[in-house]
Amino acid sequence: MSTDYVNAPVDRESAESLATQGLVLDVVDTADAELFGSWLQAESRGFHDGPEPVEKIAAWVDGLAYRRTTGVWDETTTDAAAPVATVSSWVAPLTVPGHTTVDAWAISAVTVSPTHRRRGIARNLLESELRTANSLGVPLAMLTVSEATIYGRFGFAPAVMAADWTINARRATWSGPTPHGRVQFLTIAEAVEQGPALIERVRLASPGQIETWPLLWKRILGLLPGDKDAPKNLRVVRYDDVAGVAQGIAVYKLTEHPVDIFGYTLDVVFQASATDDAYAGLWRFLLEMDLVGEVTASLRSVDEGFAWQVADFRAARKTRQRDHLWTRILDVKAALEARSYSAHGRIALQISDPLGFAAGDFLLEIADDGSATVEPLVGEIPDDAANVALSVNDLSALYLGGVSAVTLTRAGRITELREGSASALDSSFRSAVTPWLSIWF
Ligand SMILES: CC(=O)SCCNC(=O)CCNC(=O)[C@H](O)C(C)(C)COP(=O)(O)OP(=O)(O)OC[C@H]1O[C@@H](n2cnc3c(N)ncnc32)[C@H](O)[C@@H]1OP(=O)(O)O
Repeated sequence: MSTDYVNAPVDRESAESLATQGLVLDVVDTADAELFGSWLQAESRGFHDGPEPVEKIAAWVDGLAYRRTTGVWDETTTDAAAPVATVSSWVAPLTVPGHTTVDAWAISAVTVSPTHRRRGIARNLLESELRTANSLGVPLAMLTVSEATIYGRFGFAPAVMAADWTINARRATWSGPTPHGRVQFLTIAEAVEQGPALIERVRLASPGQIETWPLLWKRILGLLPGDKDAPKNLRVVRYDDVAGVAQGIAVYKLTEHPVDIFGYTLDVVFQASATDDAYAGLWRFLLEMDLVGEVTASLRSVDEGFAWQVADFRAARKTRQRDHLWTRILDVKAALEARSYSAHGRIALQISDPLGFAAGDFLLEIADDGSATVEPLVGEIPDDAANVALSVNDLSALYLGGVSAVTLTRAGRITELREGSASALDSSFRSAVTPWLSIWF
């Protein structure tokens, strides 16, 4: 796979299609701070933010320059230097079942100026991203989305869900295991230094996590200049095991209750742990904080252990659950062979894909050790193989092991061509650890 994704040529098909509207598709040289800054302002306006202060743009220029930064320009507008549409992309390792990763094409910053919407610009951008990723040999694409109605038409489907939790701290008496290590405060400067390595270690524990980038950690810590969300009262703690090895980190902030003066709300901004002991140590610390009435945590797993570690099961409530990471398989063989499976067997897949990348008939053969090989299916389907017909969207939804094939079959999305095939898919595809992605990108 080529790693030079930044300098890959502009997709000719989309460039020609946009040119028929007098629009220019091009990749920004991110070393040109003025040009890149203008692109960043356009992106911000596309999300109804901005104009951004110069110091913040400077931080973004510095921290995001490694990405492939694409824009669409309309030379007839009053500010012809500002793009009327934006998208950025980069190759990031995505954790898949088996504590390993696959390179995925991360797509972000998809915006089209309100003055240019509904003319097919986003379609051209998305299709150009998929063709570029495919031409570079990246087996799948992924994104986190603003709306759930946009990306299905391009073959994406939700593969990782996220939950927001609210825990009534006064009812949530800790009933989980007693942690063996200890919690200690970090200064923000120590957190800046130590956080990335810890997060990097934890990344392989849950399918759905991706490699983070330094600017993101600074944003979590409220350190970006001009950041309107720069949190007050931010605290960072680290959990060390009995041997003194750092095994987890939590970032939280406290907000005073407007009426109940000693009834703070504790908002868990970020929490990651490398071991179950560290998880228990940090959540016990957070849930048992004095003067706190309520603990909130967003962008968490839908299957949090702390729900089972409090004496009152109704003390921890999911206040929201929604789609979070959407994936889109481009290369069936490379993507399916990159993960491991929980049951051996053979599965014949008849995949439909209107954009063509993943369409075809394939035979997935899973060995006893959970590794798999995938080949185009030629000839008869083996007698012992499960057999399903499904869209690339549904295969992508199943890919990380967090979505049930039986549910998708009962919902009329997957067709069993042999009875019992959906259960066979679930036996092999379902992940023992519920997929989770702790960040937006
Ligand atoms: C990964 C991310 O970055 S997620 C962030 C997405 N961006 C935003 O939410 C910012 C605000 N929105 C926008 O900038 C734009 O409205 C966009 C990017 C969502 C769409 O851009 P447009 O150029 O107007 O879309 P385009 O005209 O190419 O439409 C493509 C298709 O998507 C559909 N579509 C476009 N926007 C939406 C929407 N908001 N909801 C549902 N469908 C949509 C169109 O109907 C069209 O469907 P079709 O081709 O099947 O007929």
